Amino acid sequence: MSILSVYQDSAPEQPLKVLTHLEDIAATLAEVGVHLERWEASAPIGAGASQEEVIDAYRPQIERLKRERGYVTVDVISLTSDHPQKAELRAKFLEEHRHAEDEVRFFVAGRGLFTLHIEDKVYAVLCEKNDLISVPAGTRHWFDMGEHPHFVAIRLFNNPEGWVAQFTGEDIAGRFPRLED
Ligand SMILES: CSCCC(=O)/C(O)=C/O
Ligand SMILES: [Fe+2]
Ligand code: NI
Repeated sequence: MSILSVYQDSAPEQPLKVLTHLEDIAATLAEVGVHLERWEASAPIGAGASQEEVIDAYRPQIERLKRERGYVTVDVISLTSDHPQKAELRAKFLEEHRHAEDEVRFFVAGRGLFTLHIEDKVYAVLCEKNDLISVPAGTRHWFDMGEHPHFVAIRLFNNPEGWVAQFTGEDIAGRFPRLED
């Protein structure tokens, strides 16, 4: 189940609200320019599917987003708890950062916690299988994959160079809840 918790940025101990219905989550995020929707695969995806097979299963939705928003590069990132660099990767994504382009992620499997820092609010979005999230360029945010990561996500980029981040140097992420697993 996807969950949105909204906080005042100075009060990580108590959310202002917690939403669990997709329509409510999507409407609240839309107010701050963040897009959330659910996709269904057009073909079954077997365990061990290749990047191409994963992308093919969502080809119509991917082509629509590329057409509508100008994304040029698509790849698949997959992380499980046997990854030898999981602690370093987790620590990197847990630092508050921005991208010069939209962050667009579709969860094919597993889950992850995106936390967005917009004006004086913090939006913690637990994304799960079938969730597409699109965070506008320049939004301060961090991501937690948990101590035992498990996710497969399609990433769409405007930038052919792929993942580039500017870290803010703020320690805010350490004060907010992490992904529980
Ligand atoms: C779910 S994709 C990995 C996280 C990522 O790319 C990012 O930029 C997090 O903020
Ligand atoms: Fe990011
Ligand atoms: Ni799974």
